[in-house]
Amino acid sequence: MDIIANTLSSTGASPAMTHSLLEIPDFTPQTHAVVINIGTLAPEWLPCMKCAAGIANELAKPWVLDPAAVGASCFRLNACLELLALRPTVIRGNGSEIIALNTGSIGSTKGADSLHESSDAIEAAKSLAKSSGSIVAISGSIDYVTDGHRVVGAHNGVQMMQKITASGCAVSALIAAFIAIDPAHAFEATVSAFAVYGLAGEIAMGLAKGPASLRMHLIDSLHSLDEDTVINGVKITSFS
Ligand SMILES: Nc1ncnc2c1ncn2[C@@H]1O[C@H](COP(=O)(O)OP(=O)(O)O)[C@@H](O)[C@H]1O
Ligand SMILES: Cc1ncsc1CCOP(=O)(O)O
Ligand SMILES: [Mg+2]
Repeated sequence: MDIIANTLSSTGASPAMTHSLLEIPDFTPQTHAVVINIGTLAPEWLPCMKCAAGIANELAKPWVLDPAAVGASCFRLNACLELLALRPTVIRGNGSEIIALNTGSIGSTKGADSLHESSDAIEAAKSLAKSSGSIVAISGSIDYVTDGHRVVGAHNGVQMMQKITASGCAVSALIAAFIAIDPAHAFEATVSAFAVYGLAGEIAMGLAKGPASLRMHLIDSLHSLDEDTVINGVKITSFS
């Protein structure tokens, strides 16, 4: 929650974290986008998540599903399948998470970390996008975004970002913030969020001594990015 909220604040968005069923009906209408992240899922949280997704859908607000560690337990997998039925705008996971969600089976993961390269999950992502109607975003050395037909890659980022716990969760939230700015172009916003986040990571890596200082400099560099740096620094290619 810390890195997610600070990633959003430093970029200019305004985060609000909540998981109480008592307040989700009040909170959700105030948002421009919702992120549902199962990172620390407990049984009593699932109805809250479904409530938030349902309200977001009723109000035509975009929402992003982060299926953190979905391949690690049946509980997580079944929860994600219920959330998938509510049709997230975007699903963002690492390679193993996207493969687990597409096959509907657990086991092929290293807990919250990926056993797969992002490229290993492209076909699974296309299939998941077609079956769910969601945009599917795979993080990794290259971040891929697909709607089941188009595949676009963002090449920014540094390997050490994997060593910051919840850096993936943070980019899921950044995707939601970018979509909030331009909901009619959710696909492009997703690619842009990946590229901008990776670019901030590259700049931060120039100042960092390891994962802890990378985390700090990543938040600082998100805050100080300007338009010229972004336009000159993002590396985006189309694969189809
Ligand atoms: N090998 C890599 N090279 C460059 N960037 C990476 C690499 N692996 C992950 N990243 C970046 O780290 C962030 C978190 O991705 P990832 O580690 O795949 O997520 P998760 O934490 O959900 O497993 C993303 O922005 C991604 O682009
Ligand atoms: C450590 C941990 N345990 C369950 S979820 C999680 C963090 C997942 O965050 P990310 O996938 O962004 O590293
Ligand atoms: Mg991680």
